[in-house]
Amino acid sequence: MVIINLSGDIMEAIASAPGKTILFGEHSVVYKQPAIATAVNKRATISIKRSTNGVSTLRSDDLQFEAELDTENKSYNLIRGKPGIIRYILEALFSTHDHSPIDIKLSLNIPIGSGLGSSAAVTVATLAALHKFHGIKFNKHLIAKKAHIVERNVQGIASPLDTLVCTNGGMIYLSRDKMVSRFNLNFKSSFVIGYTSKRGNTGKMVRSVRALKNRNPRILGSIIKTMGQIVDEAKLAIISGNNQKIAELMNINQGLLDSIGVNTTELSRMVYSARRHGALGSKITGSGGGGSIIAFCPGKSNEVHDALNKYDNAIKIALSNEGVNLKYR
Ligand SMILES: Nc1ncnc2c1ncn2[C@@H]1O[C@H](COP(=O)(O)OP(=O)(O)OP(=O)(O)O)[C@@H](O)[C@H]1O
Ligand SMILES: C[C@@](O)(CCO)CC(=O)[O-]
Ligand SMILES: [Mg+2]
Repeated sequence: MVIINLSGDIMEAIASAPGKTILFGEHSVVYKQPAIATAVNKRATISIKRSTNGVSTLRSDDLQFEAELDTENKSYNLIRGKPGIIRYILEALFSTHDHSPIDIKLSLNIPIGSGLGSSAAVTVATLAALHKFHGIKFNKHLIAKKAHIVERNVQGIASPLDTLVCTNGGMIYLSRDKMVSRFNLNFKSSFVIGYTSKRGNTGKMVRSVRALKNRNPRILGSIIKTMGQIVDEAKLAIISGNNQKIAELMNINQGLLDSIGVNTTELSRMVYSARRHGALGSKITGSGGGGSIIAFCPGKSNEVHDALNKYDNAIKIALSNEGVNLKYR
């Protein structure tokens, strides 16, 4: 959405982008293996307005934070709340903004640090709103490319997976040579996300896997290659609608994620509780080390949701075909 004044200057630009969940391939995708991920019906919305007091500000009522921004030096003065996600917004501003004073408002209904791509969704929405604010033609390819660079600069290492899904929407297969193909299907909402109150931190988890791989290059190399083979098998199972095979591959993938050190007691508790209550398959989704699991539970979503909610948090998610767009969530 865009608001302009009588002389045609853009006074406010708004954009939103979906969160995501990874079905297969987290962490191995960082090492050029394929992955399958889908956008979900939770979104980040960014509004950018010209500032009236000469200072750039960022506010989020959902995250209860407020800060003054120095976009030229990528620095901020935190007035209240926790900073984390501010770094992605500052990095996006630095890549595109002319540093004129603006007021930015972030609305977020994606649980943050929960493996549901809050950082990628916020980055993509910020870039889309900035492009609109500066009269740059809406171009998903350019937004996804810049958003990946932002995540990589903030985290030190990142695959393009999260930002591609948040930009394009739908369920995608990212190939070894970074080509994106979309699954033309509509999974009924057979997925439940369980997330712990212990947040993950993608940058930290990706660096810990890299350190493990540097200490055990051959072993990690074969584990990562096997993760890639799981993704290719899962692509065939999804296309043929073979739920048993999809679930079996999720459970194998979970075992390998455990072997590379990104599992936790809380995530394990949710993985096995989901299976006990009817999930065919369940695994960590996203970076791990906290955050979320995804449970595939056709016909049993309510039972699994209620079981996970007993000790942790659970949300039933619907997969979403809607990517980044210039309107409210
Ligand atoms: N309450 C909060 N307020 C502001 N920033 C936060 C808050 N909680 C976490 N953060 C920051 O938000 C960012 C979350 O990004 P991160 O990539 O770690 O998680 P995610 O994108 O939700 O999950 P994933 O990348 O695994 O899909 C981190 O930089 C973290 O420090
Ligand atoms: C863990 C990881 O594979 C996914 C995080 O959502 C990191 C990345 O792909 O950048
Ligand atoms: Mg992230």
